[in-house]
Amino acid sequence: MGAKASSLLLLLGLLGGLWLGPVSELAAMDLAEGWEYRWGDSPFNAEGVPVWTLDQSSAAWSAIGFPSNPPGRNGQTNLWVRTTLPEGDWRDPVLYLFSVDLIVEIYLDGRKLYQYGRFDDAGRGRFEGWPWHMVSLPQDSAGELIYFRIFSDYKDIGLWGEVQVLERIDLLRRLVSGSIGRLIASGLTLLIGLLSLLFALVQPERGVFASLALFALASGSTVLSGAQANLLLFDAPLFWDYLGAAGYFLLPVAMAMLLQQWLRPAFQRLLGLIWMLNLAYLFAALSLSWVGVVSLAETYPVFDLLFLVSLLVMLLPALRFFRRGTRDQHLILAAYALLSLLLLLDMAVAHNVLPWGQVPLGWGSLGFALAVVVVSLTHYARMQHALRLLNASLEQQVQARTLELEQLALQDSLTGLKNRRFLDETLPRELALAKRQQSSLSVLICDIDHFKRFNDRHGHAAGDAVLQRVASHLHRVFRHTDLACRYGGEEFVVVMPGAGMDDARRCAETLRQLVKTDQIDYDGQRLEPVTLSVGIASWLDVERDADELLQRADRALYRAKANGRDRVECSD
Ligand SMILES: Nc1nc2c(ncn2[C@@H]2O[C@H](COP(=O)(O)OP(=O)(O)OP(=O)(O)O)[C@@H](O)[C@H]2O)c(=O)[nH]1
Repeated sequence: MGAKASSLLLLLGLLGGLWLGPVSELAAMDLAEGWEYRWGDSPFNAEGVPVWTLDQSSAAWSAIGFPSNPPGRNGQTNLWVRTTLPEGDWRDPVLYLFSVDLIVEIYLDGRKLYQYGRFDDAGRGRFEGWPWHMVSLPQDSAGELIYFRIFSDYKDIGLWGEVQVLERIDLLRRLVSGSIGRLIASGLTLLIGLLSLLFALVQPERGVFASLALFALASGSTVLSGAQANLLLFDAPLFWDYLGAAGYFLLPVAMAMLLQQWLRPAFQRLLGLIWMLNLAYLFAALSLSWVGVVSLAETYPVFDLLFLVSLLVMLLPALRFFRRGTRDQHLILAAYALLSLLLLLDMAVAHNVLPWGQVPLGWGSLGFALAVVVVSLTHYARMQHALRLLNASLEQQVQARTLELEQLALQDSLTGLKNRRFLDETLPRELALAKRQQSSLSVLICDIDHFKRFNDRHGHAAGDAVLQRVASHLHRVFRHTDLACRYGGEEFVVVMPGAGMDDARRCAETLRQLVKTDQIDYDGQRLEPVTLSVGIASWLDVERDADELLQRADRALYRAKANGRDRVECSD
């Protein structure tokens, strides 16, 4: 089985044991007191044993409570510290360190027990990350002096946090249970990050979701890199440290971008400046530390200063905006303020302004990410709803407009009668109906006589008035079920479904009389009366199609014209 698989199994087993099994009394001995320190590095004898570990006397050593940053450093990078291992009834004792700055060798009884990082011949070394350490102790080591050879070119040197002796299984349980919160918080935050990334790719509010994805992935990585159990999953401290640094340095970038999206259009330039500055710092810090110009540890204090300033600068406009914002923006800003507070507390702990303790940063980040998710999703849902409504009303408008256009396309604009296109579509249908029902159908073509002359005398506009007048007579004489159309120019066609030749002739005569006797005034003067010639054809069940029927009516009209106009002629 591979190392990764076995450590995963171990983690799962521990998780199971943690949830299912009874939690034992954790008998841990704190080594928080009674240390000695000595600046510089020990010479080594011919066997490679550090000489300082062979001399038990305290002559060259100074007493100190706990060896974090012992006094009198004067720029030195090498430090030795030692203490006596406590008495106890151990089965499988380990020494737990969290944490040491920055590389260390541990000696017991003149023998090297543990090494983290690599010392060169000059006693110096390269940054290797700052993980927790689990050092196996021999069972009979109680009461012996244990020595720590430490190198650090960071501003802090010595041991930090906790140094304890305890049973291995208790330590593993504690590491896992201590990480559960962070593992869950970071898992959820990373999940939010991935989902946001997906949303950023597929839906329109790209900016909000992309910056939320950045924030959630950054804070999720930071929190995960701080979960002590991560080394059980993947034993690569430097990887976790760089991931943690990248995530941490990205936080102000993502926060400024998110606020930029949410406070739009206010404070855009200021927030843009903040994220660009922080992003530039991230690239500079990580690449310089990667090539070894500075240590990763050294990049933190400068960043913390930048972060502090960024947080305060971002907090001020955010608070000023609070009064004017919407409910959604209030929620985001409240979550943002809470997260900022936690970040400030965390910074204060890291810089010894506050006593050592775990700040629930993970939950703060998760809360912030959740607030943004909730607001973004409700915003998205509201937008979708509004879009659906808009869509529906647009569809309605388009339908109504289409109908209008269709009607317009079938209508003559001057007279309001149906046009020739309408007749072309309708007449064949009416004919088919008449055929099926064996009913009559007549077609009339009415043409105004000498209309050219009329136009020439009275003008085109007066001609239009006459056309409109004839149209109104058509309305009056024929039924609603008859189809009166302007066929073109001064020609009208009426289709009379159910009407035989006699009916049609009677209507045509009525119309002819009406038009002839009509008195039309136009532009303050009485116009000369116009007359109509009408040709009629009735369906005889011998025509092949509508055209043939129309042609017969047209021939009848021609006869009416030829016979002196102002008359009705019927087809044979
Ligand atoms: N004012 C007006 N005149 C139109 C319109 N459409 C066609 N006309 C005119 O109608 C006249 C039709 O002339 P012709 O086809 O020679 O027929 P006509 O003068 O009526 O002679 P007959 O039909 O033989 O009695 C033309 O002068 C067209 O310009 C219109 O919309 N308004």
